[in-house]
Amino acid sequence: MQQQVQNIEFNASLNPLKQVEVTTNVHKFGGSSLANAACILRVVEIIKDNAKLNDFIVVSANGKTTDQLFELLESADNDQLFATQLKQLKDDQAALINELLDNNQAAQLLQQLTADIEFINTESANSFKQSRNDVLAFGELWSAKLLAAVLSQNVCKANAIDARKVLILDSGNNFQLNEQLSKTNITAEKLANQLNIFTGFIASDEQGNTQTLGRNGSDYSATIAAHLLNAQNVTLWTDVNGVYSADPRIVNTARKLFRLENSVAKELGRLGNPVLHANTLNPLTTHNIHLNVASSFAPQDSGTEIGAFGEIAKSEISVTHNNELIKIDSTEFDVKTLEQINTRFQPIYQCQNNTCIVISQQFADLALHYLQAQNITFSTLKVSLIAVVGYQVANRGEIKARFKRALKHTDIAQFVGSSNGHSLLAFFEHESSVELINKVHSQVTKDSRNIGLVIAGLGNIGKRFLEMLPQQLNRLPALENVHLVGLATSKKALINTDGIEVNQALELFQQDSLAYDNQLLLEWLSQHPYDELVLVDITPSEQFSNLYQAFFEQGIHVISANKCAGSSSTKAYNQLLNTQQLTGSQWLVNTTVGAGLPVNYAINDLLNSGDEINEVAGIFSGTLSWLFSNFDGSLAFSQLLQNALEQGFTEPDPRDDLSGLDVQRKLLILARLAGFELELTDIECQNLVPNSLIGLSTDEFLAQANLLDEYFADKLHEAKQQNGCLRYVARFSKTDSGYKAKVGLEILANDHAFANLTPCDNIFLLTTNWYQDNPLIIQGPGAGRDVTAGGLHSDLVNLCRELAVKTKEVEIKGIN
Ligand SMILES: NC(=O)C1=CN([C@@H]2O[C@H](COP(=O)(O)OP(=O)(O)OC[C@H]3O[C@@H](n4cnc5c(N)ncnc54)[C@H](O)[C@@H]3O)[C@@H](O)[C@H]2O)C=CC1
Ligand SMILES: N[C@@H](CC=O)C(=O)O
Repeated sequence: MQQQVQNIEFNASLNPLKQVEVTTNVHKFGGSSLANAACILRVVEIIKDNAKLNDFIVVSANGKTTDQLFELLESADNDQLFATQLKQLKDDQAALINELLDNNQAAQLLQQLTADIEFINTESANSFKQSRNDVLAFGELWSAKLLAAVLSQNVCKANAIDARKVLILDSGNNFQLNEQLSKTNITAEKLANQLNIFTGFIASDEQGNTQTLGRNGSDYSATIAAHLLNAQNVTLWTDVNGVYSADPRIVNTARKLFRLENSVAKELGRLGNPVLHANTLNPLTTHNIHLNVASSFAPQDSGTEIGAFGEIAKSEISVTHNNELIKIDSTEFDVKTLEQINTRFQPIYQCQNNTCIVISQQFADLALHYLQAQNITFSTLKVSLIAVVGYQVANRGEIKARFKRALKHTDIAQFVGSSNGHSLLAFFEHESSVELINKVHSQVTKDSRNIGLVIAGLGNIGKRFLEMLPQQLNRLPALENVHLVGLATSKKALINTDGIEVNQALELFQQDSLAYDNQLLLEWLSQHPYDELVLVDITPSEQFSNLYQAFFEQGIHVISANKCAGSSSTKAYNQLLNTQQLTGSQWLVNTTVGAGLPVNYAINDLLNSGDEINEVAGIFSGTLSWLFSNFDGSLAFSQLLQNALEQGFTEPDPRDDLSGLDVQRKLLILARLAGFELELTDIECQNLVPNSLIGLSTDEFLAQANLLDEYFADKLHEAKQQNGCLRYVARFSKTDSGYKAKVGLEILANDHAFANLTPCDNIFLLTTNWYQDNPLIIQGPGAGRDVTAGGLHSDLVNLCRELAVKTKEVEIKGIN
């Protein structure tokens, strides 16, 4: 039975909350993606996973077939060489067919192959005078027929289309596409309810002669097809997983550019970028078609998306180089000649006074021939180029200055801004060295990476964190590349890949947030377009903390105020640590204990210094500290509890404080940080919430909180009788057999170190090998909006500083 190609969109929209209805997508597979049987089967899987029946598949020739065909054209005069090469070509194609197709299907294709090879053989007698392009066309024709047959055999019906029946070039008008005719043809040739496999690279003129679209012309075929079909997405499946900020084979700190503005991508292509070719983007400018560059060797990786984006994507800078250029100088260029040069040879640069042009060496022969035919006197010089490319970069003074600084000790033949403003060009009369390209890349991009920030939880602490964010972003260089891209509460989320204006974040959230579920959030996070993504969890939710495993698996960094993951079961906690270490995700938890107090940092520092923690004790709850410091009998306990809630010290449900759970969690987090392995239940805990108040909702509990008053009045009386005071104390100590851990209410002498705290203060007493007789004490406010939100900001700055020095070497898969 035939399988159906699934109806899944690739990268349909980066904002999962605003799904776009997609009609037709075009997928183009390059030669390296179709190089052998294994590659072709991988392509079949990609099609199954990413395409729908209505989509259009464009193919290049398999592997190096086009090179083989070019070699045959060259060796027509050398019989022996020609015969060997032709045999090799036939054998290679036949091997692919036999490997991939069952006997019946294979027989048909082999028969056609034999006829085609015979045609090439016959034409060689005339040195291919009339049939050069017909011969070159076989690469794509064989490739399309083979893929269609493999798909028909394994997935669904597929139809190979010879693009020469579709794309008609106007020979009287510089071989421009006859759009109307081509549109009619594509509609006629495209079969419904099957996959259409279209040959790249080839077209024909109105007389039916085969024409080619130039080397790498298949990308161009794909975007022309997308234009004719009104498609919404074109994916160029190739051997690299995107466009990089420099050639990753030369600059190993090059970053993948997740999103590229159309005009910038076009400029990169114009300057000779190895992934984007000069003409590829031309057909896309009139329609709003998104172009994706993705790797068929790592289809799960997100590639580069090319389209219209906001300021963050527009600020991307890249460096491209080209050592294969030729400069042609002449004082005899006239308007007509320059016009011809522009349409035929895609000059990279033309002097303002029209006395020189720079073109790619691939056009040199043709161009020089043309100029000679026009009787123009000229001189030529080999030159190289390093270009800094970015949206209106020629008008960005600081980038220009950095570029010039990087070139300080180099002889520059010419330094100009391109006429469209999207590149700064430095030409040299020598090859650009690897060192120089690296230097320019590092100085111009500052090796900085974009960091996306998502905040989950917009309550008491989350709102304060958000309020402080604009000033922090303005003030701190470490946060220069941080962009707020997501906000979420338990019910709604606002995700904007182009960035959420921080000064209006809450208003925008109220206006534009939509209902979401965790699945949607994870899907978006799996394809976010940032170099690093930081999620700040300011929720109290255990369910949300269960997503950390997935976050870490995706390399996302987490800053937690939420204590649930840090105090989860040993198994779950260790699994998180393992995954986090494996993927390089960072997990910062400073505010989970003591709010902004640096207790976690202190324990880490002690351990790093070779110390050992023997005992941790103290008052770990701001709420309980405040309540028991203020509870002198003049106000009922329940009244004080209400006040603590209003001041933002308590947990969203104050029973988490009164039950001891919050302190128990904090003690567990510290003990684990100190290197001990224990479970929450290993910590003895005194619950101060009576049974009658346990099963109620938070509101019901608060309404009946006066039921607490008698118990606490009695406790206070008991303490006073002993000349002491009430304090809720956490104690952990190492013993010979392991450890002892408990949290509970104690009556302490009035002069005890834990008795004389400012209400709401926490105190942490760390007894260690180095701090034995005189324990290390950290004391100060341990709860509240400002200190907690401030502590989260401190974690964010520390994390960004760490990410700034993280060097991420590019992993190149399948590049040839
Ligand atoms: N109050 C304090 O001084 C300190 C609080 N914390 C921790 O900060 C966290 C937040 O506390 P508050 O702001 O007081 O809480 P809150 O109740 O005022 O706000 C919680 C926010 O989290 C959101 N939320 C809840 N479940 C969610 C889910 N599953 N997915 C996404 N969002 C969800 C809610 O919609 C709300 O916006 C808690 O984990 C608390 O333990 C940590 C240190 C100190
Ligand atoms: N409710 C907690 C808040 C900080 O973790 C406390 O009172 O300490």
